[in-house]
Amino acid sequence: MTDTLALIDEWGPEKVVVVSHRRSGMKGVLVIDNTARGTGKGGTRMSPHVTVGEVARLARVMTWKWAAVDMFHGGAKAGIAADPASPDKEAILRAFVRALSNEVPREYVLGLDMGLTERDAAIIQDELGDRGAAVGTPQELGGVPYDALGITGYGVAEAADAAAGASGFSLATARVSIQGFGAVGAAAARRLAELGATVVAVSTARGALHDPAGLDVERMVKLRGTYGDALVDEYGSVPVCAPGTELLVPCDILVPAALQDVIDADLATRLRARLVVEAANLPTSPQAQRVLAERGVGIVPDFIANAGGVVAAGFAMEARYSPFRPDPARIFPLVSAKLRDNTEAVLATARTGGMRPHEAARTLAQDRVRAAMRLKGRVPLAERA
Ligand SMILES: NC(=O)c1ccc[n+]([C@@H]2O[C@H](COP(=O)([O-])OP(=O)(O)OC[C@H]3O[C@@H](n4cnc5c(N)ncnc54)[C@H](O)[C@@H]3O)[C@@H](O)[C@H]2O)c1
Repeated sequence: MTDTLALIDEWGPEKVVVVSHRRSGMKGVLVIDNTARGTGKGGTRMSPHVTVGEVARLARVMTWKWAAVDMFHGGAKAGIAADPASPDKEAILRAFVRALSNEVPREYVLGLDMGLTERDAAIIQDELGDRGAAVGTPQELGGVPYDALGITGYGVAEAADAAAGASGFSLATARVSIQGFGAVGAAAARRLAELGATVVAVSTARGALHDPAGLDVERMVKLRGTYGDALVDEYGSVPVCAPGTELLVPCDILVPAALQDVIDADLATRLRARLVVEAANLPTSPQAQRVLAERGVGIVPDFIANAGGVVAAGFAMEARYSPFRPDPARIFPLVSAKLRDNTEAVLATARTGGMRPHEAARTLAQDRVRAAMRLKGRVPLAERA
């Protein structure tokens, strides 16, 4: 059992609201972590196992994510302890947002996370009679379909290009290996190829493809549309290897875009890439990060490289009350500019401060949040001088 007061440290949470509704059986929690830089924003998850502690941890991650991409929202997250497959899902969701009508949308705006769909975002807007209550709505209601547009993967490629430049090589001569050819991996492959890179290996849960001369990205994207993960079996011109092979092929850039915890200290000693760009969340253990740093292998941390979705969410936040349909073409230049700037800033901070990039990213985010807290007088009087 989490003692909610024990969650509080120098950053937050500022507010924890636990709600329940006897008739629908709804139980849920909203955690607003830190709003020094803006309104609380972070997805809403529905899972039978949601806990206050888990939601608080995710809200904190959002505080750092917004600050790391230098966008003006605060960290927050909400969780509903229910089965998303329940026939009562709509009633539970409606009861949850009704119970939070004091906070939504002035202090928190709902968004999509595990267990919630675009249709649920539409129900949330309906329940509160406010278009501003949620982002992630279907396109018919003016929403922005991040995954279909491949925004996160596009951002990963932009971050990779910036990091390659900072490390003294160009994508035009770079060989790339990508673990995972899903929404993020496929979109990253496409943009990396567009920027001149040669994609030499990819994988799905079914297996890996490796061709030192380069794989045909457009063909793989088309096959993925028809066969999903079995695209590797259908590709044809090279044999299918065991999944995991892609992590060890000779390449310049490795993009883990599937799962967390795939690169441990042992694997880190054997990687043959000179740069790792983390598209998945937490793919590299802290010990592996240390080994990579010792070996001179660069790394772009997850919450810098995969922040394209966060930038798109920021765009969707701005579009909530507009009568005009959001133009997805406007998002890509924003993602490119933000991710390139942040990648360069983090790598420069790491270099000058003698830190690893993950430490540098956290330091940058914390400095930005601390500055906002000071300016707003949100620090103890003794620290104000
Ligand atoms: N979608 C987003 O906008 C977004 C944003 C930030 C972070 N992420 C993270 O990026 C990762 C990928 O997300 P996604 O939306 O592309 O998911 P997805 O489900 O669309 O694709 C996942 C891909 O990984 C492959 N895979 C699974 N296990 C594998 C294994 N053992 N070896 C090789 N490949 C394997 C799957 O076959 C699939 O191709 C996840 O960790 C996710 O949390 C996604």
